[in-house]
Amino acid sequence: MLETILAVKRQEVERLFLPEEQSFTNYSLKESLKNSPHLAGLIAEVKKASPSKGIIREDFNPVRIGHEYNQAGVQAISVLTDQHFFQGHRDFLTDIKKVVDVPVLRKDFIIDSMQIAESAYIGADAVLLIGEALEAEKLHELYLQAQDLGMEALVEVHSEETLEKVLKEFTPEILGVNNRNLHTFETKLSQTKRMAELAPKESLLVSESGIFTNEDLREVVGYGAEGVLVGESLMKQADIKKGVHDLMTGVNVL
Ligand SMILES: O=C(O)c1ccccc1NCC(=O)[C@H](O)[C@H](O)COP(=O)(O)O
Repeated sequence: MLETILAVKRQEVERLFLPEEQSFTNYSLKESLKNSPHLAGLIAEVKKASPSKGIIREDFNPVRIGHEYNQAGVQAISVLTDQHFFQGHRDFLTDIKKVVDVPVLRKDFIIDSMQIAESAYIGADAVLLIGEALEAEKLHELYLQAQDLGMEALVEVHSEETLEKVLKEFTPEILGVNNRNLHTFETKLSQTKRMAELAPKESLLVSESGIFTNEDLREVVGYGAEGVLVGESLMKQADIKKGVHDLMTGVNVL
């Protein structure tokens, strides 16, 4: 699946144009996650659909969802901007950025420096760089470019092999473990445990995908995660604020 997504991205990059420049207030993803009042910092995702689940939320208003996440006290918001596979859009990110005061992560399949420049133009505070999608040298180059443009990067890996490849090149400030295998979609929280054992102590560890309950959250925190990235389970909630509260505290509110 990842190869199919990347093939479409290569075509999109050919047609990519930058939007008009606007100015935005920047927020640090790392600082926000570190300062969470909860067991872990929450990156809450705005995700309409996915290749593994199809449509996740029918009643999808990205700005309203972003605003509700912000009101619920999340530490950061991840916005899927890929149109073809996730029914996202780069305008969703810009529109959300204008109504929130937490860092906004651009969740997409970034393979080219033009997409990093685009991310800064649309108002991203941070970008996702996927270890399974990039050579280590290229990933590092895009990471440094993001920093030069005032953004941070969440460097995501799934396998030990990919983590080793990345660490030979550099140590990311924020390291994400995707519990989902992007080729098979198999999702196991224990992936965070395996990777945490190899992760450098200097990197802030974020566990991504397949986190549905407060029990799940406690499990990955037990493995060493300081942040969690959650999409589907929150997007399934009619009441976003209650969903965030239940996930983070394990206590139901009426
Ligand atoms: O979500 C997918 O099906 C997917 C398929 C192929 C590549 C990436 C995919 N997801 C991107 C993500 O990393 C997740 O949206 C994110 O970690 C949240 O996961 P979840 O909480 O399980 O929705």
